[in-house]
Amino acid sequence: MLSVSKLSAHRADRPLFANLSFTLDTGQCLHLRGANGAGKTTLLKMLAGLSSVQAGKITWQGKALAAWGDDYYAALHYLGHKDGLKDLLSPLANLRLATDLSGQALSEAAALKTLAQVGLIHQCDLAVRSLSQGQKKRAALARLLAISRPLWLLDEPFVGLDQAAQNQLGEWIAQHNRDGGIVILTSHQTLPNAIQNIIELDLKQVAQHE
Ligand SMILES: Nc1ncnc2c1ncn2[C@@H]1O[C@H](COP(=O)(O)OP(=O)(O)OP(=O)(O)O)[C@@H](O)[C@H]1O
Repeated sequence: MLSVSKLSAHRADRPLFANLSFTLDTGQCLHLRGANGAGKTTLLKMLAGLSSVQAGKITWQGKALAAWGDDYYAALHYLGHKDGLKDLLSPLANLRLATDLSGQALSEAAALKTLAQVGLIHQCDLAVRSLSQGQKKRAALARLLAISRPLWLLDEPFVGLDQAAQNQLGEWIAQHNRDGGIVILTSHQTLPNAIQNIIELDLKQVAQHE
């Protein structure tokens, strides 16, 4: 369970959101909405433990993030605007490196199977820098499938993906929810139909009401 209590954020002395509170249980998907600059990425980074909490509290499984320390990172996937891939390595090498570092090492055969799932079997040995934007996004998404972690924090995960890949990602998110995982994502678009149990949170409304 992820809980946010009275969370506030300012940037350059401008309030972004204030007194934000919500709790997410297993199997739920939170869709963060709001205009450009509303603070969606800021919030996602706080939830990922990548930005400090200015006011308020975030707890994971009943324990404050500060108390978790680095152990918290083993519970989550954070997919930000940068894809976190090494440009000179192939999707296959990137995936095997990520799985090795996570402690959930994959055989080459299993890694290739995952890359086939994300539609990159023919690009598995190319340097990431030579891939298209959508292919890079697919290479980054492969980590979600290969490394089992309960909390997915996804910043604009559908951007750059073609319609088929967006639908496929919707299925993966839905399956993750069915498996008891929690997903928090930002998106300016309507989410694929496959995703159930969606909670919408509009940061503009939070800012206006407080
Ligand atoms: N490191 C930073 N230093 C100063 N201001 C920042 C920093 N990062 C973000 N901001 C500001 O905080 C505000 C919120 O940014 P954020 O990226 O969280 O918005 P967002 O809701 O994700 O927007 P978008 O829909 O455009 O991705 C913006 O006005 C931005 O300029």
